[in-house]
Amino acid sequence: MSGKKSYNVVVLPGDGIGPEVVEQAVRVLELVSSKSKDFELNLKSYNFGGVAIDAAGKPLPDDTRNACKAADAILLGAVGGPKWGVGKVRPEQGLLDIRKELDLYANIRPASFPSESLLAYSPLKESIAKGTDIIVVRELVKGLYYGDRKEADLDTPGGDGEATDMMVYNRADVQRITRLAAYLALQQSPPAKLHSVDKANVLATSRLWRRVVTETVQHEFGDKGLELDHSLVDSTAMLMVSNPRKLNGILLTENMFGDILSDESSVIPGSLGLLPSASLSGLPDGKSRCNGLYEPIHGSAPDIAGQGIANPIGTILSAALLLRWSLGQKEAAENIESAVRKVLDTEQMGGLGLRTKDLGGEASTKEVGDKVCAELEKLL
Ligand SMILES: NC(=O)c1ccc[n+]([C@@H]2O[C@H](COP(=O)([O-])OP(=O)(O)OC[C@H]3O[C@@H](n4cnc5c(N)ncnc54)[C@H](O)[C@@H]3O)[C@@H](O)[C@H]2O)c1
Ligand SMILES: CC(C)[C@H](C(=O)O)[C@@H](O)C(=O)O
Ligand SMILES: [Mg+2]
Repeated sequence: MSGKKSYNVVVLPGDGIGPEVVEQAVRVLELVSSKSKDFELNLKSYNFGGVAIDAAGKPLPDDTRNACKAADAILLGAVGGPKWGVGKVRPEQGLLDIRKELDLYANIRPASFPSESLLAYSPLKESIAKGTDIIVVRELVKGLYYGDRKEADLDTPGGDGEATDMMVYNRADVQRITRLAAYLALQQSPPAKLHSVDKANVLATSRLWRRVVTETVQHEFGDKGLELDHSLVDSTAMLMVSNPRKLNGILLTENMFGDILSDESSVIPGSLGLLPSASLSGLPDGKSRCNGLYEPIHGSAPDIAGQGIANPIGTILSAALLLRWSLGQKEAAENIESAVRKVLDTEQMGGLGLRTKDLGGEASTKEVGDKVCAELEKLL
């Protein structure tokens, strides 16, 4: 017996650039595993998304589902693409199903600069982007994504062609995501500000959201010095790109608003390809088994798939979050983040300044993976 902890990590490369970026994150995880005295990772890939539709007729085949349920953590690339269109069997449905089945209610999407040297690549002026540090906490298993739905019948003559998507939230849904957001806010010193975002001037679900967030923070965290404010999603979207530092802290919101605002937040550090995410079923406090799914926030990027130019940093940073939050391996996570910073930093900052095309560079996906591994090796 080696005495090492052993973790099973399910890998779901998916479609488009998914396998390209996941390959680099897997190399990083394998390196960390081979060098660690404390733990080892057993990584195994499964079909998921469009490739699973092609192979098995459904986006979430049973063997994939079972492996995900038994895993210590899951690493995902991305699913979807024009090949599967918006037809009846869609790759994205597999993602919605696995989130629901594992009850991954908390989607955490940090939008900060992995390296200050990226400031020059932000489409925002440096004076506006500098110092942005927002963590989007998005409710992930309710809302419009999971309510009753009626597809429009546009082919029957005389029909009204009506479609419906129902948005449902209840008190418990809002309480648990608020607790997780508060937990993350309290991890920072001083505690991060909590910004709750809704559309309470129009939607009943948002009025419920606003009241339950307020009550949960007051009743359960009233003595912890947590600051909470509320804002409407439309003006928040404007603020995100005009004065994003005003949103520094934890941005707590429902499923659809969080999907949109997190993609918007990625323009601040400069590329959608940079941002990682974690989808968790409980607090990442080391006490509960945190069976999480980790993925970059971007999609399968059909426009650049197969060219070897996708930015793998969001997926590599997702692997770091996986180590930290699902496996409790903080040091390994920090080493990966340091290696990424070193690769992105410019020479003046003691780094390599290596970047893919989305960040104005010429490096390939594999070159970035090579350099992150080389820098990581020095730290292990
Ligand atoms: N979690 C997921 O699996 C996930 C997330 C979002 C979208 N999708 C799916 O992906 C497909 C394409 O969606 P889309 O085009 O709207 O969004 P997308 O995120 O795939 O791409 C948007 C733009 O960002 C660029 N981009 C994305 N990731 C990049 C990276 N790592 N490096 C460099 N550039 C990158 C793309 O080239 C594209 O120009 C759709 O089928 C969608 O449903 C899946
Ligand atoms: C592919 C899609 C279902 C997914 C979402 O909307 O949640 C994606 O956009 C994301 O952000 O992970
Ligand atoms: Mg999205």
